[in-house]
Amino acid sequence: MGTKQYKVLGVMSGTSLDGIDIAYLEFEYINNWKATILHSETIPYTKEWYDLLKNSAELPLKDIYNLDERYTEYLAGIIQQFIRENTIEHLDAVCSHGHTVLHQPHKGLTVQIGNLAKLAKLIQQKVVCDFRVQDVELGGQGAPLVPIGDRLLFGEYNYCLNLGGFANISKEIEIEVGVEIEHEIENDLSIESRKKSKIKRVAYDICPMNTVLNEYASRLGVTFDSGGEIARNAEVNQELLARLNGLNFYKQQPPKSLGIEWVNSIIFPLLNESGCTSEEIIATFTAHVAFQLSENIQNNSAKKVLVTGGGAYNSYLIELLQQKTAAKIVLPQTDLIEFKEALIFGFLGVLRLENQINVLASVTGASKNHSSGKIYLP
Ligand SMILES: Nc1ncnc2c1ncn2[C@@H]1O[C@H](COP(=O)(O)OP(=O)(O)OP(=O)(O)O)[C@@H](O)[C@H]1O
Ligand SMILES: CC(=O)N[C@H]1[C@@H]2OC[C@@H](O2)[C@@H](O)[C@@H]1O[C@H](C)C(=O)O
Repeated sequence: MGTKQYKVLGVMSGTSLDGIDIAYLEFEYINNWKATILHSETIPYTKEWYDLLKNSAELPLKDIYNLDERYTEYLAGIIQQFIRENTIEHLDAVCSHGHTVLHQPHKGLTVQIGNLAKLAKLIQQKVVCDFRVQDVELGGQGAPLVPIGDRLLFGEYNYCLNLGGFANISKEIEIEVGVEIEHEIENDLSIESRKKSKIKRVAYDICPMNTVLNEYASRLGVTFDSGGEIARNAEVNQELLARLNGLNFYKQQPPKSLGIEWVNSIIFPLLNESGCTSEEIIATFTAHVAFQLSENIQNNSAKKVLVTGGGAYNSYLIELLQQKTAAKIVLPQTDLIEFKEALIFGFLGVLRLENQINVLASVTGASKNHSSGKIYLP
């Protein structure tokens, strides 16, 4: 591949419904891909859109189609405003994730709204979108899609941690593969089985994080434990900590993922029945997260860990983690902490335009690696 340069918008709406993340991005390929965030902004959802999206999974299919039309128009307006306000003139494409309304890969279903062909017409730009559907058609989970970006853009890091509602990790591991080698020695054809290793990227949820911390913070009248100061100033309950760390999920091998259902049925009852104060629960759960993160990172000073997501601002958690591992914990600039996912969806779009692989079967479970996403012209 020769030198390439793209300027695109990466547009992402995550599960927390805090808003639409938009980033104006430059991607350059010389010998490797390199990404730069030129402008970025989160446009918060209005109360009306927050409520509509929060309840959208319950809607009958026909109402979801209706919502899709409206959301596509709404997204078009937001994108146009971002282009105008940042006086963006050069744009190769708008690469948009849309918002996940239904995700039932076991039934062959994943629905992201905001990805209709009319988005391209409304904003008069080339659009690349609908990145998850093809993966589900190929038998994959349609998620996570971010790891290809971790590999190609952040390959200098041995581990990428995203600390959002849940803490997840993406890393490369060496796996042993047996190979059969045929060789002929003096007409004696023998087959030898030798051990050979292969590098494979894996990505999985480590443990719940802000879904839990925010709940107990809210009982203390704040939205989150800013900087981890509540945890820093409260006692860890060792018995509760041991029970959390002893949960079965932590013994399972990846691929594995967590949902809010597990938090509601396992974590909250355990915490609520512990007899601890909210402050103690926050301190104990923060210690639990730090321990689980460290368990998934090699204790080796040559390793580098990139930490993004809002939990990267929990300085106390980061301190605890750094005490538990010799690996170098790296907090990037705030635009990367907050817009890494939007950046990577921009990158998925660029790879799609190049017809390059942008989904890894090793993480989604699809039958093969593939280049996913629909391209719509204005
Ligand atoms: N200064 C801070 N100190 C501690 N925690 C913070 C701080 N700022 C943000 N957070 C935490 O980060 C959360 C937001 O993070 P982020 O936007 O990555 O989450 P998310 O979008 O819900 O995650 P995802 O959809 O990736 O699971 C907040 O709800 C809060 O718990
Ligand atoms: C179906 C869907 O929208 N999944 C999201 C969601 O939000 C976090 C987690 O669940 C992750 O699997 C995924 O997004 C990230 C960005 C991904 O695909 O890598």
